Amino acid sequence: MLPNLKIASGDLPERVIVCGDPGRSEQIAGMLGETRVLAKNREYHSYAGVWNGTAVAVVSHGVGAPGAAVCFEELAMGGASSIIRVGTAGSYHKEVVPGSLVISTAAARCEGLTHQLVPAGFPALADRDVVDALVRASGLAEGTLVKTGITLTLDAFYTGVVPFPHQQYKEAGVLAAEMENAALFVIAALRGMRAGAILAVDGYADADLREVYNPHTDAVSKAVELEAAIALAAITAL
Ligand SMILES: O=P(O)(O)O[C@H]1O[C@H](CO)[C@@H](O)[C@H]1O
Ligand SMILES: O=c1cc[nH]c(=O)[nH]1
Repeated sequence: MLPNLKIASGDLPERVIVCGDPGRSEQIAGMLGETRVLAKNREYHSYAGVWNGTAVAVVSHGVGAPGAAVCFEELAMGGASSIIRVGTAGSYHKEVVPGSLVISTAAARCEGLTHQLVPAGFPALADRDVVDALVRASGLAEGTLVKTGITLTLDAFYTGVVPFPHQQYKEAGVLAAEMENAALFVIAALRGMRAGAILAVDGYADADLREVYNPHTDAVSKAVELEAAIALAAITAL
């Protein structure tokens, strides 16, 4: 049995959708056929089911790279070969409005976890086949803005007294910020898995999140439903 996920050996489909929120893993699992609970332990709520004839798992990883890394490592131990993260993110660009989708090609490693795994120069890259599959499946998103490019992974969500590096990365063309992609891409590279991520924009990363953060809007709910459908189409097309 996987010690933190508590999934029994041999029970994990090779294709896995991951997301931060256990409520979202239940929601996505509800889109599958033949859905069953694999396990629920800590923030890790895991389901299996079938999408268009292909077995898929949906697993929540919680907030932040360290806890998510435990999940990604144990998915590798359990035999996962492909992982797509279905997340939310804050946009860096006015025109990438809340409700838009971002497909991540790579993650800037502005977190601590991956620095304890690989040297600073090691890139955190999404798998090109996964990116291509997500871009193809994003044809489902008629009428919704879908951008493809680099995202940034941070540890902190709310600011302290040290400024976040948002401005530099924004000027360098990074699209959006979130908290787990770098861990996913590095661990996938180390463990021979293919990984990618699609993110629903829920606001602006460089705003004062204490004042304005609200992911509970219709625009975000619709974008999350859409990105889940895109991720399921992409992971079963690989
Ligand atoms: O919506 P999820 O997948 O949790 O992603 C984003 O939302 C959380 C912060 O609210 C962080 O986990 C961040 O990466
Ligand atoms: O990390 C995150 C996730 C969602 N929105 C943000 O602004 N930041």
